[in-house]
Amino acid sequence: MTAILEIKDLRKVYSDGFKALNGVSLEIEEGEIIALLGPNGAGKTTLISTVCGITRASGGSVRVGGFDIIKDFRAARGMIGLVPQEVNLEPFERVINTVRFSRGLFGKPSDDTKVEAILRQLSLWDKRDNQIRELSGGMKRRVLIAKALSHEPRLLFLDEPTAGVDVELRKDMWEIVADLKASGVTIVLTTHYIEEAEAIADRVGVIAKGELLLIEEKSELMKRMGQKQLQVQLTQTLDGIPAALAKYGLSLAQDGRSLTYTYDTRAERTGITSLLADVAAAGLVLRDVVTRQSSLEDIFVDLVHQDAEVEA
Ligand SMILES: Nc1ncnc2c1ncn2[C@@H]1O[C@H](COP(=O)(O)OP(=O)(O)OP(=O)(O)O)[C@@H](O)[C@H]1O
Repeated sequence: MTAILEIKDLRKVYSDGFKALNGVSLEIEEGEIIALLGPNGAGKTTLISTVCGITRASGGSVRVGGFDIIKDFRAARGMIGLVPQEVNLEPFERVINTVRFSRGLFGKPSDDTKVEAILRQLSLWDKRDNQIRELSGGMKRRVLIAKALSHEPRLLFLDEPTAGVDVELRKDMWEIVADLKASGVTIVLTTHYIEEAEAIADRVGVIAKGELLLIEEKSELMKRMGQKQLQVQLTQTLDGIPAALAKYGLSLAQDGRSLTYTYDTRAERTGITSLLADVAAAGLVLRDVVTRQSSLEDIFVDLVHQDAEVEA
C-alpha cells in the first residue's frame, strides 16, 4: 500500500499567536477511512484547512499522492476533495450546474457522464434540475459531497459530515461513505461522535489541543473495548492484596474496600468464577459486585484528560 497523505510535524500558529497545531504527523494509506475525533477547538478543521491549502502551515510538510502542497500545490490540490462543515451553496443554482461548475474550477474538461455518475451515486440524479433552495438539509449535504467529488479526487475530507443531523440521515451518510470507499476514494472525516468513528472508520485518530494523541486501527481499539472490569466490594478494609489472590493482577482501591479485576470478555475463560471462589476462600466477605465495560468513549476521555493533566 502507498501513502496517499503524508503529514510531517505540521504546525500552525495563527496570527494572534494561538498554536492550533503542535507538530502533527500522520500517514494515510490509499483506500482507508480515517476518523479524527476531538473536542471542540482541538484543531481538526485547522488540520484539514492546512492540508487543503486554505490555511498556510507555520511549519512541517504535507504531501498528497507524493506532491508537496506548497511546491506542487495544483497537483496536490487536484487530488483532494473537501466537504466543509458549513453549507455554502448558491440557493438559486440548479444541482447539476453546481456540480459542473465545481469540476470546471479544477480545470477539468466538462464531462456530463462523470457528473451524472456522481449525482446518481449520491441519489441526487432525480433532483438534478432543482434549485438548491428546494432541497432538504440532507440533500444539500449530499450536494456538497457531489461538488467535492466533481473533479474526481482520490482523497476526500469530510469535516463533521453529520453534525446536527438526525439518526436516520447519519446512517445514510455512513452508507455513502462506505460506497465511496468501495469506489476507491480514501476518506478522512472529523467527528464528535464516537459511535460514528466506530461504525465506519478503519483507523481512529484522537486530536486534542493541536496534538494527535493516538492513531490506531479501530479493531485494536475494539479489542481494548473488549476489556471489562469487575469490582469486588468488601465488608472489611484491606491493607494489601492477599497473597492467595496475587495471580489475578488485582488493584486495590485507595480506601482498601474494593478489589478490581480486569478481564477480556471474549476470552474463553474470564477467570471470574475462580476469582470469586478464591476471594471467599481467603475469608473475604462480599458487599457487592459491579462490572463495567470500557468503551471507546472512556479511552477518548482518558486520553484528553491525561493530556490536560500533563499540561497543568
Ligand atoms: N483564524 C483563526 N485565528 C485564530 N485562532 C483560530 C483561527 N481559526 C481557528 N482558531 C483557533 O484554533 C483552535 C482550533 O480550531 P479548529 O476549528 O481547528 O478546531 P476543531 O477541532 O475543528 O473544533 P470544532 O470541533 O469545534 O469544529 C481553536 O482554539 C480556534 O479558536
